[in-house]
Amino acid sequence: MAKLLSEDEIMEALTRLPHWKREGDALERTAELGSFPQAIQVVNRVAEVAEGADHHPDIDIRWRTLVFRLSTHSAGGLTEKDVSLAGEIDGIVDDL
Ligand SMILES: C[C@H](O)[C@H](O)[C@H]1CNC2=NC(N)=NC(=O)C2=N1
Repeated sequence: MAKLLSEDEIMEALTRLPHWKREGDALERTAELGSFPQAIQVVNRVAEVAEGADHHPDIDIRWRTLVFRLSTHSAGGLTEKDVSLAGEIDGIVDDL
């Protein structure tokens, strides 16, 4: 099972992920895309990466605004898997 990150490790990771904030046991990012189809394209690309990593975000879709929440349910908090997927999501959002 993935190892929970320490408080220091979480703080350090957040300095490298300026779009993300901590919400309890999760990392959260809001992304506003240019249109609903673009938002769905982002969701589809994130779904592919998430399935490949076997690590799945919660995603809230409201028109062209997406809210991603990352947490490792099996570990009961944040792990390197969440930090890694956060970085991948940033890349996908930036790409569009
Ligand atoms: C069996 C499979 O590896 C697990 O159910 C995976 C699937 N995706 C997951 N995603 C997230 N975010 N947390 C998990 O603990 C998790 N577990």
